[in-house]
Amino acid sequence: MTSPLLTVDELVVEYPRKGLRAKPNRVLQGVSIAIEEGKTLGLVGESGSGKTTLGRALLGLAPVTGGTITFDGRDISHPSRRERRALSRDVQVVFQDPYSSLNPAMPVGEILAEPLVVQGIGGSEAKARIAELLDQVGLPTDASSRLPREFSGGQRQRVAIARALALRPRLIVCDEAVSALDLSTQARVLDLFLRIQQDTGVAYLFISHDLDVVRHISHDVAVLNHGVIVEQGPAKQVTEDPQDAYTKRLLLASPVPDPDRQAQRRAERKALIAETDAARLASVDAG
Ligand SMILES: Nc1ncnc2c1ncn2[C@@H]1O[C@H](COP(=O)(O)OP(=O)(O)OP(=O)(O)O)[C@@H](O)[C@H]1O
Repeated sequence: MTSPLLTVDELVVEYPRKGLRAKPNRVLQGVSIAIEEGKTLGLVGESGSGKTTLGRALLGLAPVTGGTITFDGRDISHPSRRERRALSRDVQVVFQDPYSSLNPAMPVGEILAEPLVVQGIGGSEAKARIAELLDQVGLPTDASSRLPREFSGGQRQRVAIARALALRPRLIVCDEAVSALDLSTQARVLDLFLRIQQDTGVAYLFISHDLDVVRHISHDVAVLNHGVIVEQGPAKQVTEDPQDAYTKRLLLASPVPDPDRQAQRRAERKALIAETDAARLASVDAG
């Protein structure tokens, strides 16, 4: 059996508190998860449970005080500057808010060129890669010369996804990546994430408070409560037959707790996607 792409073993993260004698704020307390190449682990939990902190730890951006993070056989728990640079190729992030995560003064082409330039890719190679990225996320080539504000929320999130894909990462941390979008846009962006995974074999840590969204996109689901994983397993099992009391509560608090209603909502999502695809094809035919 091959080892997972990412293994987090008994991870402890503590934020220091002000004052000499103050005990640090232990936000993750012995978290263990694994993500296989090309698979998605959904991470759910209430606000403040430590989801974003876990995502940041994978990027080398959280104060790790115990346990290990292994990526592709390398220990990245305490990355040096050089290791962090290498990591920034392999592990990328897409945030919730495409409005604030994209530089409003930069045309999309420059936003996409930035990670390429940092890794020494420029000129015609960068240009070709940018065109390929825009196509991959379903944006027109002329998007390059336009500013983020000229796009809708869903399109801006496509720009953020294209930027994350620029260096062909092997893992993307998606931190509430569809939460700011309305339901129909959410469905299309989720569909895009799934398609990209099929095409590129990228793995996702998909952080969301919405169990319905997580179930739709994840192979496995882990449930975080106050910095502790209380349950993890196949997405279907965790979301349909949870064993832990906290997961059961989360499911009840979820906006669509009823499995039949969830199936209906999934069907609604699918119909919306089909409708949009048909409309797109029709507009191409007409043009
Ligand atoms: N940079 C930081 N410095 C100090 N404490 C922090 C920092 N970032 C997060 N925390 C604390 O860590 C805890 C977990 O926060 P985190 O953002 O990881 O949770 P979350 O599950 O992602 O919540 P949300 O869904 O609201 O974003 C919170 O108590 C928060 O105050």
